[in-house]
Amino acid sequence: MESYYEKMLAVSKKLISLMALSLGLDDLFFEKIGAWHEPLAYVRLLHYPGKTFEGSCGRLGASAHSDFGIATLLLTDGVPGLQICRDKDRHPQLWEDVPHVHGALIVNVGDLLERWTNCLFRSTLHRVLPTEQERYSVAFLPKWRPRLHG
Ligand SMILES: O=C(O)CCC(=O)C(=O)O
Ligand SMILES: [Fe+2]
Repeated sequence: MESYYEKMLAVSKKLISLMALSLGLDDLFFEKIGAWHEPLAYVRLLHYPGKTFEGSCGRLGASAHSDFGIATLLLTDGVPGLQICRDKDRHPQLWEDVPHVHGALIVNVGDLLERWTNCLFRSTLHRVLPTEQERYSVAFLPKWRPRLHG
Protein backbone atom coordinates (compact mmCIF):
# COMPACT_ATOMS: atom_id res chain seq x y z
CA MET A 1 0.00 0.00 0.00
CA GLU A 2 2.87 2.37 0.80
CA SER A 3 4.50 1.67 -2.54
CA TYR A 4 1.16 2.18 -4.33
CA TYR A 5 0.70 5.44 -2.44
CA GLU A 6 4.14 6.77 -3.48
CA LYS A 7 3.64 5.78 -7.11
CA MET A 8 0.20 7.33 -7.31
CA LEU A 9 1.52 10.52 -5.73
CA ALA A 10 4.18 10.68 -8.47
CA VAL A 11 1.52 10.12 -11.14
CA SER A 12 -0.62 12.88 -9.59
CA LYS A 13 2.31 15.29 -9.72
CA LYS A 14 2.83 14.57 -13.41
CA LEU A 15 -0.88 14.92 -14.06
CA ILE A 16 -1.13 18.29 -12.40
CA SER A 17 1.91 19.53 -14.36
CA LEU A 18 0.12 18.51 -17.56
CA MET A 19 -3.04 20.24 -16.35
CA ALA A 20 -1.04 23.41 -15.71
CA LEU A 21 0.38 23.22 -19.27
CA SER A 22 -3.10 22.70 -20.69
CA LEU A 23 -4.17 25.88 -18.92
CA GLY A 24 -1.33 27.80 -20.56
CA LEU A 25 0.61 27.92 -17.30
CA ASP A 26 4.15 26.95 -16.44
CA ASP A 27 4.33 23.19 -15.75
CA LEU A 28 5.62 23.96 -12.26
CA PHE A 29 2.81 26.44 -11.56
CA PHE A 30 1.07 24.37 -8.90
CA GLU A 31 4.35 23.28 -7.37
CA LYS A 32 5.43 26.92 -7.11
CA ILE A 33 2.27 27.94 -5.27
CA GLY A 34 3.03 25.19 -2.82
CA ALA A 35 0.47 22.57 -3.89
CA TRP A 36 2.94 19.85 -2.90
CA HIS A 37 3.68 21.32 0.46
CA GLU A 38 3.07 18.41 2.83
CA PRO A 39 1.37 16.24 0.18
CA LEU A 40 -1.26 13.93 1.50
CA ALA A 41 -3.76 11.63 -0.11
CA TYR A 42 -6.52 9.22 0.72
CA VAL A 43 -6.38 5.72 -0.67
CA ARG A 44 -9.93 4.41 -0.65
CA LEU A 45 -10.18 0.65 -0.94
CA LEU A 46 -13.63 -0.27 -2.15
CA HIS A 47 -15.42 -3.57 -2.23
CA TYR A 48 -18.90 -3.90 -3.68
CA PRO A 49 -20.19 -7.25 -2.46
CA GLY A 50 -22.22 -7.96 -5.58
CA LYS A 51 -25.12 -9.61 -3.86
CA THR A 52 -27.78 -7.66 -2.12
CA PHE A 53 -28.83 -8.78 1.31
CA GLU A 54 -31.87 -8.15 3.45
CA GLY A 55 -32.16 -4.50 4.30
CA SER A 56 -29.78 -3.32 1.57
CA CYS A 57 -32.75 -2.53 -0.72
CA GLY A 58 -30.57 -3.27 -3.76
CA ARG A 59 -28.48 -0.15 -3.12
CA LEU A 60 -24.93 -1.42 -2.89
CA GLY A 61 -23.30 0.85 -5.45
CA ALA A 62 -22.35 4.50 -5.05
CA SER A 63 -24.86 7.24 -5.70
CA ALA A 64 -24.15 10.09 -8.11
CA HIS A 65 -21.41 12.41 -6.88
CA SER A 66 -18.28 14.26 -7.90
CA ASP A 67 -15.04 14.01 -5.96
CA PHE A 68 -13.86 17.00 -3.95
CA GLY A 69 -10.21 17.39 -4.95
CA ILE A 70 -8.29 18.22 -8.11
CA ALA A 71 -8.46 14.79 -9.67
CA THR A 72 -8.99 11.24 -8.46
CA LEU A 73 -7.03 8.35 -9.91
CA LEU A 74 -9.25 5.32 -10.02
CA LEU A 75 -8.23 1.73 -10.58
CA THR A 76 -10.92 -0.90 -11.02
CA ASP A 77 -10.94 -4.64 -11.53
CA GLY A 78 -12.91 -4.26 -14.75
CA VAL A 79 -16.27 -5.35 -13.39
CA PRO A 80 -18.77 -2.92 -14.97
CA GLY A 81 -20.88 -0.60 -12.87
CA LEU A 82 -19.10 2.75 -13.07
CA GLN A 83 -20.97 5.37 -15.06
CA ILE A 84 -20.37 9.02 -15.86
CA CYS A 85 -22.66 11.84 -16.82
CA ARG A 86 -20.77 14.06 -19.29
CA ASP A 87 -23.14 17.00 -19.07
CA LYS A 88 -24.25 17.38 -15.49
CA ASP A 89 -26.41 20.42 -16.30
CA ARG A 90 -28.51 18.43 -18.78
CA HIS A 91 -31.96 17.26 -17.73
CA PRO A 92 -32.74 14.44 -17.85
CA GLN A 93 -29.21 13.26 -17.12
CA LEU A 94 -27.61 10.86 -19.57
CA TRP A 95 -25.47 8.13 -18.00
CA GLU A 96 -22.76 6.24 -19.88
CA ASP A 97 -20.86 3.14 -18.86
CA VAL A 98 -17.13 3.69 -18.44
CA PRO A 99 -15.37 1.04 -20.53
CA HIS A 100 -12.57 -0.86 -18.84
CA VAL A 101 -9.12 -0.38 -20.38
CA HIS A 102 -6.69 -2.92 -19.01
CA GLY A 103 -3.79 -1.27 -17.19
CA ALA A 104 -5.28 2.23 -17.46
CA LEU A 105 -6.26 4.54 -14.64
CA ILE A 106 -9.52 6.46 -14.75
CA VAL A 107 -9.10 10.15 -13.96
CA ASN A 108 -12.07 11.88 -12.44
CA VAL A 109 -11.77 15.66 -12.37
CA GLY A 110 -12.70 16.99 -8.95
CA ASP A 111 -14.65 19.99 -7.68
CA LEU A 112 -11.55 21.89 -6.61
CA LEU A 113 -10.17 21.95 -10.17
CA GLU A 114 -13.59 23.01 -11.46
CA ARG A 115 -13.55 25.91 -8.99
CA TRP A 116 -9.93 26.89 -9.61
CA THR A 117 -10.48 26.96 -13.39
CA ASN A 118 -13.86 28.70 -13.26
CA CYS A 119 -15.54 25.65 -14.82
CA LEU A 120 -13.07 25.25 -17.69
CA PHE A 121 -12.50 21.78 -16.31
CA ARG A 122 -15.79 20.34 -15.10
CA SER A 123 -15.79 17.85 -12.25
CA THR A 124 -16.95 14.41 -13.34
CA LEU A 125 -20.37 13.39 -12.08
CA HIS A 126 -20.18 9.63 -11.61
CA ARG A 127 -21.90 6.75 -9.87
CA VAL A 128 -21.57 3.01 -9.41
CA LEU A 129 -24.59 0.87 -10.15
CA PRO A 130 -25.24 -2.10 -7.93
CA THR A 131 -23.88 -5.16 -9.72
CA GLU A 132 -24.61 -8.85 -9.46
CA GLN A 133 -20.88 -9.53 -9.52
CA GLU A 134 -18.44 -8.68 -6.75
CA ARG A 135 -16.40 -5.59 -7.62
CA TYR A 136 -13.19 -4.02 -6.29
CA SER A 137 -11.74 -0.58 -6.94
CA VAL A 138 -9.09 1.69 -5.48
CA ALA A 139 -9.59 5.45 -5.48
CA PHE A 140 -6.56 7.66 -4.92
CA LEU A 141 -7.56 11.16 -3.83
CA PRO A 142 -4.72 13.64 -3.43
CA LYS A 143 -5.36 16.40 -0.93
CA TRP A 144 -3.92 19.76 -1.81
CA ARG A 145 -2.62 21.97 0.90
CA PRO A 146 -1.07 25.05 -0.68
CA ARG A 147 1.04 27.18 1.63
CA LEU A 148 -0.98 30.19 2.58
CA HIS A 149 2.01 32.52 2.65
CA GLY A 150 5.19 32.60 0.58
O1 LIG B 1 -15.70 2.30 -7.34
C1 LIG B 1 -15.63 3.11 -8.26
O2 LIG B 1 -15.42 2.79 -9.43
C2 LIG B 1 -15.84 4.58 -7.97
C3 LIG B 1 -15.47 5.00 -6.58
C4 LIG B 1 -15.69 6.45 -6.33
O3 LIG B 1 -16.37 7.12 -7.06
C5 LIG B 1 -15.06 7.11 -5.18
O4 LIG B 1 -14.43 6.44 -4.36
O5 LIG B 1 -15.16 8.34 -5.08
FE1 LIG C 1 -16.06 9.19 -6.70
